Amino acid sequence: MVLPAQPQQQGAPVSAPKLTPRQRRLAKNRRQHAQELEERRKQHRMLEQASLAPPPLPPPPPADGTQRLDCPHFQACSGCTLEAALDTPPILAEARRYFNEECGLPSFQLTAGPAQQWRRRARLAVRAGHGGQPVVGLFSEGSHNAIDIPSCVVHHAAINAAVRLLQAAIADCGVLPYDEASGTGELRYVQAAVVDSSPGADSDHAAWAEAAPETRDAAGGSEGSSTAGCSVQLTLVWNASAADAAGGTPGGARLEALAARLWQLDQERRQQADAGQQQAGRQQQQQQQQQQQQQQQQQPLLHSVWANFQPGRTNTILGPEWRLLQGEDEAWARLGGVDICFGPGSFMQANPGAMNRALAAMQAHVPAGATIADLHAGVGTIGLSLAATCSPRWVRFVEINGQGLPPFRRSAARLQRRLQQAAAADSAEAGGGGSSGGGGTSSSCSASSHVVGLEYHVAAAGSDPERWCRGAKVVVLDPPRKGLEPSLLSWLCSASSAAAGVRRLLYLSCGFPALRRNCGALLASGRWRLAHAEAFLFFPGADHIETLCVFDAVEDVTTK
Ligand SMILES: C[S@@+](CC[C@H](N)C(=O)[O-])C[C@H]1O[C@@H](n2cnc3c(N)ncnc32)[C@H](O)[C@@H]1O
Repeated sequence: MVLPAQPQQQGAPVSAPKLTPRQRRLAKNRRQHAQELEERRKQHRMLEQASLAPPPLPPPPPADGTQRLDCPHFQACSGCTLEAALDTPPILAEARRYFNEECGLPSFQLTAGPAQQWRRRARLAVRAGHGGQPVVGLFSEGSHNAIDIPSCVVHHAAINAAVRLLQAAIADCGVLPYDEASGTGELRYVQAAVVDSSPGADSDHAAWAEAAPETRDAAGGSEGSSTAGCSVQLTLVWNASAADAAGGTPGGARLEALAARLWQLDQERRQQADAGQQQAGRQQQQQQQQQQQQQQQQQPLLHSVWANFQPGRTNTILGPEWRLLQGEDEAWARLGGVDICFGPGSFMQANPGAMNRALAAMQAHVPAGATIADLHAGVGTIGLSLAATCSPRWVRFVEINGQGLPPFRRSAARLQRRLQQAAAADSAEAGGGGSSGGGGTSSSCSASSHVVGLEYHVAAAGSDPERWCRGAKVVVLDPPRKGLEPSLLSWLCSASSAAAGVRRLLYLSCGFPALRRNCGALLASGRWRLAHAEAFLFFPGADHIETLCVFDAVEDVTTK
C-alpha cells in the first residue's frame, strides 16, 4: 500500500466535524471490522485452550495513517513502542522533511503492509517466572524480567504455536531456564524462524516480476495468518560449549532429550488432528473452520531443531557453534521471486513481506543487462532476486560474514538450474533460435531466462572497493545500521568510482541517521545526484523505517 506525503495531524478536533458519506462509510467499516476482530479473538481464545494452532486472523484494514497494534501485551512487553498510527512513525516525518527540504525531492512515500503477524523470525528469552515455571518471551519494559507473550500479534502464527510446543517440552523434560544473575541454567534463548514447507513449488520468476504487488506478497514471504505452507526452524541457545554438551555428556543428553520431546510433541499434535478430523463438528461453518485448522495441524509445525552453544557471561545471544538435532539442515524461503536458502545463523529479514516490497522497488531501478555488485550481501537475497528478475550479465556478491556462503551456494545453484531450464524452454519455443530473455530495449527490469555469472567473496566491502565494484554499473548497498565504512564511502565519492564504471547506487538503509550522513557526503562530492527515495515499514510497532535511495552518476544526468 502506498501512502502519499501528508502532514502529521495536530491534536484532536474541538467539535465533531461534519462527515462526508465516504467518511461515514469508512467509520462503519472500521466499527464492523473491530466487532469481527473481537469475535474472532473470542473464538481464538476458546480454541487456543484446546489446540496448538490458532485460527487465522482477518487481514488488517488498509494503511491510511490509522494502523493500530491491538496487542494485549503492549506496555508490559518491550517489543513494540508504538500502539497507534503505526504507518506514520515519528521518524517518517523527519525523513520526509530531510528529503523534501534538504534534498529537494518532491515526493517521499512510505509503503506499508499488514501491522500484524508480519514477524517471521523472533529471538525470545527463556527464564524462570515468579512461580518457577519456564517463561519464553521478551523482557518487560526497562527490566531483565522475561514475560510470556503467547498472544503477540506481530508474530507469525507459527512462531506462537512453536513457543507453546517448546514450553510443554521444557516442562516435560525438566530443563532449567537460564539465570542471568548466577550464569547457571541450561536454556538461554530460543530463535524461531518461519520457513517454507515446500520450497520451489512455484518458481516462475518472470511471473513474479510482472505480478501485482498483492500477488507478489502472497507468492513468497507473505505475512502469515496461518501456519499452512510453512514450518519453523527452531534454535535452542544452550548455556554450554559444544564440547561440554557433546553426545554422551549429561548436558548433551538433556539437550537431545529436549529436541526429541519437541519432535514427538509435534507428531502427537498431528496425530490428534488426524483423529479430530474424523469427528468434525455438526454445524457447517464451524465444521469448515475446524477442518481448515486440522489441515494446518496435520502438517509438521517444526522444520528442524538446532542447538547453538553460548557459554559466555555476555548479552550476545548467539554463540559461534551450532549442531543440528532434528530435521533437515536446508531451510528455504521465497523472497523477491527467488528461493533463498537460510542457515539458522544467516542474516534473515524478520519481515519478508516488507522485504518483498523493497525488492520489487529495487528491481524497477535496474536496467536489463546491467552488471551488479551487491556489497552487503548476507546470503545473497538482493543480488539473487535481481539475477532472477532483471537479466543482469553478472552479479558479484561481497559479505563480511562467512556464514552466508554455504546457503548462498545452494540458492545460486538452484537459481542457475531454473534459468537454464527457462533458457531451454525459450529456445524450444523460438524453434531453436533462443532468446536472451530481457536483452531488449527496455530500460528497466525484465525476467531472466539466461545463465547469469554469480560470484561471492567473503570480505569487508571497504577492504578493496575498486576490486569489488570494477565493471559494475549498479552497486547495491545494504549496510548495517551504522552505515557505510569510511573507506567505501570515500571511494564512492571519488573519481575512481566513475573510472570503474559505477553509474547507479541502490542504497537500502536500516538506520536513518547514518543514511542521512552518508547521503550528505555522496551529494556533497558532486559525483552523485539523488534520483529517488522512498520508505518501507519493516517493523510496524517500532519507530523505524527502511529507506531506499537511488543515486545516479552526475555525468549521466548532464548527458541525458
Ligand atoms: C542489513 S544486512 C543485509 C543483508 C542482505 N543484503 C539481506 O538483505 O539479507 C547487512 C549485511 O552486511 C554485512 N556486513 C556488515 N559489515 C560489512 C562490511 N564491512 N562489508 C561487507 N558486509 C558487511 C552483515 O554481515 C549483514 O549480512
